[in-house]
Amino acid sequence: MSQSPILITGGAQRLGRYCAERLVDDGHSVIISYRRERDELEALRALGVRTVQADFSSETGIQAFIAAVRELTPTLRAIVHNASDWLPDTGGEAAGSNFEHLFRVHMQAPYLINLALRDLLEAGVESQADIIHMSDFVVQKGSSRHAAYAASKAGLENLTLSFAAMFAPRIQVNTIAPALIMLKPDDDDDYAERAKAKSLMQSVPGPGVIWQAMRYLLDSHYVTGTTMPVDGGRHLK
Ligand SMILES: NC(=O)C1=CN([C@@H]2O[C@H](COP(=O)(O)OP(=O)(O)OC[C@H]3O[C@@H](n4cnc5c(N)ncnc54)[C@H](OP(=O)(O)O)[C@@H]3O)[C@@H](O)[C@H]2O)C=CC1
Ligand SMILES: Nc1nc2c(c(=O)[nH]1)N=C([C@H](O)[C@@H](O)CO)CN2
Repeated sequence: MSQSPILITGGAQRLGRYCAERLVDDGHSVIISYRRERDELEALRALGVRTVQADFSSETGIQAFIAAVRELTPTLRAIVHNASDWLPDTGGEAAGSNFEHLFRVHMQAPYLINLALRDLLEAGVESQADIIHMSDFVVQKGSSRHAAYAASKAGLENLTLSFAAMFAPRIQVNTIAPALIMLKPDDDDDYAERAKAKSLMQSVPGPGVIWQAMRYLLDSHYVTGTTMPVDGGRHLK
């Protein structure tokens, strides 16, 4: 009996890619979404990962992605809403479009995809299905430079509560809320040191800690409607 695939949005790089590769290692069939075509995608395709181009910055793009997934598979084991734009606040005329963009990527896309693909999750060959929302520790404290980003992630965390109640017991719905997991290539040493100092553990752990949390949620059968912090004790600093 072949397994139902696991869908990770924004799986072409960094945390999403790392978890997609670990899922393949564990024998899962994996589908990822990507926004920009690039050479690195070929390595994932060589592993058997199916790739779907998607831009969630418009409802049209979200609906096109939903249609493409439905063309690809009749069932799903899980959906991981990982796609995200870490955009800082912008002033002036762009403030509104920036907010709308983040709302679409972090809230409207997960909302519409969950509603539209619920039947694929319920038709899965496994006894349980999962939805995982990738949020951010910053939901707990807000952000003076990423206020729109933080608010959109807060909305995503609230969707976890609603969908957990709507989709139980067939589908578990949970949030993983990371703090600094990976730096960006252009982050300098000074930024890295200041960022590390913000948590009790004072480290930049890398994507393995997110994979551990994801594996736990996929293997659990009695965890839903929760937010799992993976933040190095950032909330106590
Ligand atoms: N990295 C970290 O330290 C932290 C990460 N997180 C959260 O964890 C998750 C993974 O983080 P990370 O790996 O750094 O994420 P990235 O910043 O690497 O983004 C992941 C993917 O999202 C895709 N994406 C961005 N905008 C859109 C869009 N409009 N439509 C479709 N796809 C889009 C990008 O696709 P493409 O590259 O093809 O354009 C990208 O590959 C995110 O949800 C993030 O908010 C939270 C706290 C800390
Ligand atoms: N989509 C993304 N979201 C976030 C990223 C990222 O690279 N992509 N990075 C962070 C930072 O690591 C932040 O946690 C440092 O304090 C937050 N969100």
